[in-house]
Amino acid sequence: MTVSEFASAKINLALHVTGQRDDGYHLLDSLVVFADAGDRLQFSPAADDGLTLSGRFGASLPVDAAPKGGNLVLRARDALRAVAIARGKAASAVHIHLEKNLPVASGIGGGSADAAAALRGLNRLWDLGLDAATLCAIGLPLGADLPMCVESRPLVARGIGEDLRLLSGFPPLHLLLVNPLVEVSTPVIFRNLSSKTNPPLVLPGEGAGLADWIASLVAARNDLQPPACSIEPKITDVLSRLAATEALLARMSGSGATCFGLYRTAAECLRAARKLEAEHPEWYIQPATTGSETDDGTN
Ligand SMILES: C[C@](O)(CO)[C@H](O)COP(=O)(O)OP(=O)(O)OC[C@H]1O[C@@H](n2ccc(N)nc2=O)[C@H](O)[C@@H]1O
Ligand SMILES: Nc1ncnc2c1ncn2[C@@H]1O[C@H](COP(=O)(O)OP(=O)(O)OP(=O)(O)O)[C@@H](O)[C@H]1O
Repeated sequence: MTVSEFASAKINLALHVTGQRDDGYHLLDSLVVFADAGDRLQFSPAADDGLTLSGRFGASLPVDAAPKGGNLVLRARDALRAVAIARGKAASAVHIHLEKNLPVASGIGGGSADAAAALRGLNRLWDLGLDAATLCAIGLPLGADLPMCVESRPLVARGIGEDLRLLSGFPPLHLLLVNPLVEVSTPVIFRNLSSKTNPPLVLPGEGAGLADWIASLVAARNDLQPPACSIEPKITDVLSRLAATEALLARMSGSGATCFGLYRTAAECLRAARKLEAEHPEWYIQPATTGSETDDGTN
């Protein structure tokens, strides 16, 4: 039996940094959605463990499970296997194939999404029956974005990213993802914040429609955007090119460098993609639609 999982790109539509813990991690208030653009993983029983890579960004990734710098997919496999064995379950050898379509270290959680997909996929392959909350707890030590990527549907993330509130009825969105193919270091961006105690998000209440969500998004921010733009001027260039399209909003996701434009229609989003592709054919330029709360993050 081969199990497949889709690792959706994570997009922080807004990200406010509201404080800092004693261990240095920052407290966030972030509205997060997941796109139909992402990586694909396959898990097949095998004589020995293994990982193979393909896709536009596959060649740049490690294939070992070292605690620092190793592939997050293998670190997730090992973390889940330890839990399985502790519960008396077999967690037999598995070959994993990762089709890496998302740019690396790019603010759209590629590594976290892959690791979360590994937790979901191996939970199925090994027939462990663990619920999402348990998978989130296993994933958190691998990265603050892991729990939200396990859920992979519209949500608000607080704490350091582990305190999740799922949003029912969140409207699907047309987004254009644009990355100028520069890697940005998440800790460096956090270190360069000018303020660590910013006001929280103001979100519309129950039953809000698309117009209400867009109004509150326009009024919100990504607090990591100013330090990221100072460190990597190409992000400012991407944002001004997106703002020159029909976008209702142009903003950076996570710690960058991927930015997104938000459009009324798929046609407007595609027009913007064609325009930016003509200007910068070498960039990562990906039209995407975000799912609703009923999607299960797999396909
Ligand atoms: C920027 C976001 O992508 C927003 O969703 C996340 O907060 C980052 O999540 P991530 O990449 O999974 O982050 P981790 O791998 O856990 O942390 C990398 C580094 O980022 C900083 N970090 C991360 C998350 C957080 N809430 N506060 C932090 O200060 C810490 O210096 C940490 O050592
Ligand atoms: N499967 C993987 N995919 C992507 N990056 C990986 C993977 N495994 C390990 N890494 C490493 O993890 C680091 C962060 O990658 P990732 O793509 O998750 O960052 P990001 O997009 O900035 O995420 P975030 O939005 O969580 O900040 C990179 O330095 C990369 O080498």
